[in-house]
Amino acid sequence: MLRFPLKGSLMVEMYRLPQEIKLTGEFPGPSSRALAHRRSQAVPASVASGLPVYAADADGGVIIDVDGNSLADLGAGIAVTTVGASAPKVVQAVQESVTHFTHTCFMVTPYEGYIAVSEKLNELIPGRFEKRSVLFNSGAEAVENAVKIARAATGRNAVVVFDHAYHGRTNLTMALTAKVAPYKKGFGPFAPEIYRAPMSYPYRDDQSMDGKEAAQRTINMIEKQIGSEYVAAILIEPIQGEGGFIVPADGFLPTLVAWAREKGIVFIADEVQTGFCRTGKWFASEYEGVEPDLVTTAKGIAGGMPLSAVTGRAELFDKVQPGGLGGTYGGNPVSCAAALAAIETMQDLDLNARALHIEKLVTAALAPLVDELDIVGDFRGRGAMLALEFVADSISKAPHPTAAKDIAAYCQQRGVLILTCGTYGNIIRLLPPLTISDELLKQSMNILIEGIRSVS
Ligand SMILES: Cc1ncc(COP(=O)(O)O)c(CNCCCC(=O)O)c1O
Repeated sequence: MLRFPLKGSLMVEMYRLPQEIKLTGEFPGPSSRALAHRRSQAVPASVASGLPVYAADADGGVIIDVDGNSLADLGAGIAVTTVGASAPKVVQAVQESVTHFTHTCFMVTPYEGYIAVSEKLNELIPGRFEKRSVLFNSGAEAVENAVKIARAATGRNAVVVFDHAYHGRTNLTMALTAKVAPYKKGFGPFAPEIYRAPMSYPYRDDQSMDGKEAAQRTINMIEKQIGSEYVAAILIEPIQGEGGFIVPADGFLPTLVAWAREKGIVFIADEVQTGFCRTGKWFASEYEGVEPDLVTTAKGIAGGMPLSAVTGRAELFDKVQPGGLGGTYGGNPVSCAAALAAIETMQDLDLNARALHIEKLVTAALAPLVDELDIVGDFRGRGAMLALEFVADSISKAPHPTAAKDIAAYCQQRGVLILTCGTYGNIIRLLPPLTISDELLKQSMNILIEGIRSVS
């Protein structure tokens, strides 16, 4: 059994599976190919998958496919399995909970787990004010409901979102999302009263513009093209995920929050991808002391079980009529048990410190490439949410999506699962489970660097 450094360097036995890259032969192997054939007869191509292989097991930083290949997982199911895909406490909590009841519907017969998760969220999410939480199933559902709450609380309709934003695939969240393909193409018309404002994108902004000036640019657009008195909410990811791991310049978020408070606009932080230790703090809003009025969470919240939430000012929720929020499965009891266990695991293992350790290790490996290779335009991110932006050259900064795609394919063929993203598709992003071992992460970085050099 491999060991995992705990805080205070206490070593514990952490892994159920060998934390290794091992390719057993063809990739994809025969069992994956057989599944791919069955899939082609049962599932439409509109549901796409990154990997050509099928999962059989997963633990810590590895995924084992149906042909026995052991892959290093640098995607965590898109920032979900922060504690690993079969964290011991999560598995135990799910097994114990599900034997009592799978579902009663909290709107019919409530149960303690929903309250306990809400209490934990109200405690952990930044904000020196009385809070409430409502639980749902997906990130998009949480975002939809955060907008409902803001509109009900303010009596206003307009919602301001940002260039490069991603908020989901439902009708409203598609309207909130920036990138048209693959998320929005052919699915209109979209919800009205959604306005897109300029984002602080330090790598691509005028280098002389700081965060406060970028925020003023956004405020000017709101005041000139919408009118602050019509705006119910400003909705933003503290670090933009699908849009390209864009960390706004310091001062951008606090300046927007202060202005929104003055204008009675609800400030919503979408922490679906940045939450739960992913960036080295419980929530990325904390980096600049931002206390959002509402926060949406999902992904890492429950160790892989489907759960999402809206958490925020009690006074905003109190303006929504009784019965105005809900849904059949929202806050499923088994998912609530998983969430409490996942959060306990994050605390036990001090995964915020782990995320910062990962940031240090990966930065040492990848940051030098920006100066060394002309196609590596930028290295950025926080904690274990890190990215490389690829460009044709450092002068034009023309996006180079082919490089990102080819590098991800190079890594995949050598047993390392890596995700791309970005408005221009030219981003390699790193989202490893925070329980990945140093050894496996270093081995993965070496393969990634080989892949980058192979296209340079
Ligand atoms: C910030 C932020 N808000 C909201 C969402 C939506 O969360 P759901 O649980 O996928 O609905 C996301 C989901 N991001 C991954 C989407 C992957 C894909 O669908 O191709 C996010 O990152």
